[in-house]
Amino acid sequence: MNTVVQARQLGKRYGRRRWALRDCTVDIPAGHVVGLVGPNGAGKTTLLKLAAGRLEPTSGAITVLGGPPADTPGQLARVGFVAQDAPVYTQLTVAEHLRLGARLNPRWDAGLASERAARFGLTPAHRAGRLSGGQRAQLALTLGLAKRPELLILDEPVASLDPLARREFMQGLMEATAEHAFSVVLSSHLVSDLERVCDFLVVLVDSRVLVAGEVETLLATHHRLTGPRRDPGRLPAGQQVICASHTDRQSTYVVRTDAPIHDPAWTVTPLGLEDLVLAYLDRRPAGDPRTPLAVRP
Ligand SMILES: Nc1ncnc2c1ncn2[C@@H]1O[C@H](COP(=O)(O)OP(=O)(O)OP(=O)(O)O)[C@@H](O)[C@H]1O
Repeated sequence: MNTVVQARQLGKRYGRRRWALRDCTVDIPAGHVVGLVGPNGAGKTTLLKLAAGRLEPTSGAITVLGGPPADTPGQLARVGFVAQDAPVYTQLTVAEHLRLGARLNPRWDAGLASERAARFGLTPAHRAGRLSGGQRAQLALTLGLAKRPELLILDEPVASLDPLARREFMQGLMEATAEHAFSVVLSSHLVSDLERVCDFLVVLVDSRVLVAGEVETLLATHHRLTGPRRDPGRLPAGQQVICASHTDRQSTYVVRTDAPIHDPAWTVTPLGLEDLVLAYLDRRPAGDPRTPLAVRP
């Protein structure tokens, strides 16, 4: 697999004992828009900052586009990073941001920058501090895109935006990926937004990747089974239990399987991406010895 980010037992510790990320191993493939999701404190921001070269690992290793993150000007130019909360300089105008971008980035696409600025109503003379949250996010994305990176890393870019601004942001990102071939890694808690743009999903919980795969494949292989109460030990071996809940009479399982489910006792329903993510975040497999802690490719 051609990867854009490869981490092996990657760890970041603050102080003497506070691990923000520990033993994280993940392969993020090239040519995708990758959604990185997980609960608060899972280590998403830490992983993205390590990938962007904003943090140094305490242990383990990480390579980005085949090399150490941010170790040369050439490598820096290949990776764009938009940190949380649309980081812009509040005292600088939109035009000054674009000039700064042009000066700092060897592959700067001035046409793309000014076209996007005009499209999103980013008046050149306006100071960034006076833009709306949505416009600030668009400015930060514009700076990231106009750099023309091979990999663009976005850490919760839409967290503070209203639904309309979020949709515009995601649409802008989709258009850009359709127009220029580059990889994107995007963290967000808003899975419904990710569903629109991402074709690859990574679920990170407590520094561990619980599931990683192409969205289409994940959706085709995860199912919700509802039927008369059944012990997990009586499920076929090929059905990996992701989460389970039971009442006195009924069992509901989310399972992962490559095989079709023919058991007439079950009502089988497909999962949306949000349900799939929730199943991994809410894993209560009720004593199933086949609890899926191992990541399947
Ligand atoms: N500078 C820091 N000093 C100490 N601990 C930190 C620091 N940055 C992060 N942490 C801790 O590391 C853990 C992982 O944080 P991180 O921000 O990477 O998680 P996250 O998955 O991005 O969370 P969220 O979804 O809330 O943004 C958390 O427990 C956090 O408190």
